[in-house]
Amino acid sequence: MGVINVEGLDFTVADGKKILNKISFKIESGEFIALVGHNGAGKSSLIQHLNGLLKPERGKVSVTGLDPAVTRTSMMAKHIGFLFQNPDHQIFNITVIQEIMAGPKNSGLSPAEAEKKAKSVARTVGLSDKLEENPFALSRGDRQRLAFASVLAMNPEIMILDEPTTGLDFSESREIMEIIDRCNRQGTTIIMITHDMNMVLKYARRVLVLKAGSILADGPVHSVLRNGEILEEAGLLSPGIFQLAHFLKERGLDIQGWSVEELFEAMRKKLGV
Ligand SMILES: Nc1ncnc2c1ncn2[C@@H]1O[C@H](COP(=O)(O)OP(=O)(O)OP(=O)(O)O)[C@@H](O)[C@H]1O
Repeated sequence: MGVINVEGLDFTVADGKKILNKISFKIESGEFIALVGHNGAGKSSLIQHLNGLLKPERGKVSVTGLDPAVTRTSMMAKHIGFLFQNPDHQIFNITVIQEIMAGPKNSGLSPAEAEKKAKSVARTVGLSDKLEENPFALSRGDRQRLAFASVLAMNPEIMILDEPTTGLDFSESREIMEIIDRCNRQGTTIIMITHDMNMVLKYARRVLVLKAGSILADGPVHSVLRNGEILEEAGLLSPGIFQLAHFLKERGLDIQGWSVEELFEAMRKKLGV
């Protein structure tokens, strides 16, 4: 039994449109999964079934052995942390510190313990100097960090991140991704929705590709992203390294399995620089 099990999940909206169609997969504890697909493929609808925001019309969902459709939100929040696409949908308090403390306090920590936890998480995400600020006076990037800090403060076993680097610049994105990566190395299961195939390649180990509400591919990142046909069918761009590999292979140089550093070294030698 995985930490997340989804079996035969269907979801149809009021006008009869089928949004999810017989979705089944199992996720083991500690995996780092990228959930990818074209706009409207059903990614958000799928993850909303994992925290009980949506209830299965048909099929079964279990998360850490719990059925999200009938489990209290506060109980689910002890196991699973959500970062929504728009941080403003999950910010409710009037100062940064209160916002980060809210989850730990609700889960039973004393105010002093919750404050200590919040300060430590604020340091991790780089918000230590903004603890007394009003969240809505922060930049978009800082609001994203704040929403992420509130997730981190709960130490969830599973984190579901809907485009976690939206609105962040390159270095802010990298900082957040490094924190997510560290959490995963410490055992947190990660499911990350993203449109950025380079990010998938760099951080995830397994990728689920959704197309029009069905799973088009589910497998190790390298084998799925190397498959140009699947990516094309899903309306996704393969990361540059695979496009380059394809280009070079057609010209007689097979770089399959090489790291960027190995490729760089080979090019350096070839060019004599
Ligand atoms: N409650 C609803 N009523 C009607 N249509 C809906 C509802 N919820 C989702 N949809 C439609 O279902 C489809 C899938 O939406 P969903 O947000 O799950 O896709 P997505 O893959 O997350 O897209 P994006 O990458 O744009 O966030 C879309 O066409 C959306 O308009």
